[in-house]
Amino acid sequence: MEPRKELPKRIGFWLNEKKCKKFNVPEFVEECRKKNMEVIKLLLHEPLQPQGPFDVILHKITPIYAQALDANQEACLLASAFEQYLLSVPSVPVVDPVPALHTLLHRPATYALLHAITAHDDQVMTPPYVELPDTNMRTKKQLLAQAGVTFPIVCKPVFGCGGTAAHELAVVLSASRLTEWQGPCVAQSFVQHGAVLYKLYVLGDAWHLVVRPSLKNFRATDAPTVHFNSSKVSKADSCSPLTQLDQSDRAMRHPQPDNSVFDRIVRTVRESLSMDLLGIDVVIDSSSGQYAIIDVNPFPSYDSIADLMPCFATLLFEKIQQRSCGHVLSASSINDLLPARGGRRQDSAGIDIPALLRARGHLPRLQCGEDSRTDDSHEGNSSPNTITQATYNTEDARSSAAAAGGEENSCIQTDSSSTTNSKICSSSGKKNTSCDSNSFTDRKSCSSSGKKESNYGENDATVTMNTMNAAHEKTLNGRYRKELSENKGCIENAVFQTNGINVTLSHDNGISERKKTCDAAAKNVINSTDIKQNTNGPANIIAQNGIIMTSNGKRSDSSGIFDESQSKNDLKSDQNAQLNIKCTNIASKCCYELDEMQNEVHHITNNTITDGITHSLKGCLYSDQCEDDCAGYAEKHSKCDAYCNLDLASHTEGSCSCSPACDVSKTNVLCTYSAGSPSAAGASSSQPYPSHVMSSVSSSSTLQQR
Ligand SMILES: Nc1ncnc2c1ncn2[C@@H]1O[C@H](COP(=O)(O)OP(=O)(O)OP(=O)(O)O)[C@@H](O)[C@H]1O
Ligand SMILES: O=P(O)(O)O[C@H]1[C@H](OP(=O)(O)O)[C@@H](OP(=O)(O)O)[C@@H](O)[C@@H](O)[C@@H]1OP(=O)(O)O
Repeated sequence: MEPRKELPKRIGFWLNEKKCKKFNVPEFVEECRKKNMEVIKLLLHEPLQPQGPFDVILHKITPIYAQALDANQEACLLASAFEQYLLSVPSVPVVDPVPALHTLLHRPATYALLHAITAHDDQVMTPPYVELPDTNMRTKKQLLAQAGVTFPIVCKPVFGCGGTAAHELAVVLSASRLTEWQGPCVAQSFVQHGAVLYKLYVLGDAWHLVVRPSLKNFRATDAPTVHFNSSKVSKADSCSPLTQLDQSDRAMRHPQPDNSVFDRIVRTVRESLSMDLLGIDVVIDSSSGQYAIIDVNPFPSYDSIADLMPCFATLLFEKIQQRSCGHVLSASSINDLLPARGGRRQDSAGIDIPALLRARGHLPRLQCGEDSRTDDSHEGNSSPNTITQATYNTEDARSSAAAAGGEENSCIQTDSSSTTNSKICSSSGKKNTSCDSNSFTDRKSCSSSGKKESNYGENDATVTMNTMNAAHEKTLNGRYRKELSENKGCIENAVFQTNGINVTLSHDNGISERKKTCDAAAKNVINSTDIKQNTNGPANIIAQNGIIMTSNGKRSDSSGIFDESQSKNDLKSDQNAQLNIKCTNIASKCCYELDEMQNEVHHITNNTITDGITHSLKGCLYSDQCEDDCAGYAEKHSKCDAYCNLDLASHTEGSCSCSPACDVSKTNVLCTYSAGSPSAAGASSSQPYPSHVMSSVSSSSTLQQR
């Protein structure tokens, strides 16, 4: 007797008509058939239960979600019915789970997640962003400043999947042009990236790299807002003028892409979302070399990927084999995003993004001693700590603290899924406190003015104040676990912000008595005794508004000026620090500028760039001195305008981005511009992206098997 042939496995499948056409369904069905799998198109308008059972479900439901968010009642019902059905078949793998799609639909949630998961990675980030509701210009400007978002900005609809409207974007080049964007949006700092977009197409454990054209380098000017549809600029065949680099930018060297970083990005994003089908859009900051994740899409086009259908069939086959895993069950529903009273959903009002990210399982609570960073440098270190509490306050600039009573040592739960949050985690103290944004105070009282001092006891843990800027959290999260593992029970960090500018202070060495002083009136003056004992530890302080401290207790004067010899010592003693303080010296004066992305202040001594890196500085430490230097500098080196780009009128908003690098070594990258030979090299205007990038990526599509 012939062995009975196993019944085909059943794939429940739903894509809208448009996606079906692009996806090449017949080929997909054929590849599945070869693996004894049958593809059954789900009829969303009919009860789903009788259409089953299924062994796996493959779908892209996001267009229905987009319609539901647009107040389409039928779509709301279809989406809910689909979700209910998935909940009723928890053992069936779903590609991809809907909680992750809820996050990717919603740009603020996506960026909050990206921010949280890249916080420990110095090479990878998501650009500073903030959601701007439909409100007055003053509030918008304040929100941008608080979040550290700098012009130019890219304005993106808050909900980012589905219809054409979700892909209507704009580059707003200056605050005065903000009126040219209508309605709510997510505003994200524009990253200059040489018009090269790296698309990472993730398909299960494999990913593909595709290089695409992207927006050219925009700089802050008063020029009109540039409106564009994202689907027109970054396709393989796009030939938009917006992606043609200006003549002066063509000679600029673009950092070479590193596959290991892409691999890390894929792994991190995929794991946090528990998804198999992803498009991750990455640009490389031309100045800092950082990899900026600017967008994540569910079930992307996979354009130009060879052998796509066999890969899909294999993925689904494997999902069925691993069926015991089932899909991610979570209470997450599209209804969490729909307005309670019906109508269209255009902004995040009333949505608790951190809570939703946690509920969806994207931000699991960190366990004590566990190191969630992508590097393993502290693996195995554990801390006998217990998690205390992180408190979010997205509404105002106040922080609250939660102190877990009792334990000697504690583990800090930092949960950085919001750009506008405040949190204090205090482990073993017995007091709670709440603090104002403008002062760093003791545990007993907080005030926005006046000087407060406090002795911090041995058991103090981490204090994070008013971390309203992505950069703050990056600073903290990048270190706190290391500190936990190295610290015998005493960790102190303070991160706080005044006037949209960061101050970060951390302690690492378990010293029992420390003083911290913050005088709000004097704008974040931090007493050197605060950190005098940190000479050997990875403790750093970055202060702005006139005062800079280094980890060995040296401080600048109130204009942000270090004595020359002192600053050199400071640099030396900071060599072991995870964040280095560097000082910029122009013509024996100092101008300190903060690259908010990197939390680095760069040091140029005697007109030589000491760290060998040139950066597009995103923020500026303001002191009159600094401003004078910048102004004088711009005058003398008018060819450097592109980089000096001074906007003295609005300097208090942190928009000055004078780059002293223009002046110095004529051989460095930035000096390409000041050398007056902008056309020396670069791609021809017909090339979608610079030739150096093409040569670094041997083909437009590279399969990486993890
Ligand atoms: N922060 C940024 N800095 C520089 N360029 C950006 C930034 N954000 C977006 N862009 C440019 O705008 C394009 C579209 O942005 P984004 O991917 O966020 O839009 P989208 O509508 O979500 O796109 P998709 O069609 O991939 O879903 C990018 O491909 C890139 O060229
Ligand atoms: O249709 P296209 O080829 O443009 O594919 C785009 C896809 O549309 P589709 O769902 O109809 O495939 C988009 O989905 P929604 O955000 O609109 O849901 C999004 O994933 C884009 O990033 C894709 O473009 P890619 O960047 O991968 O080229």
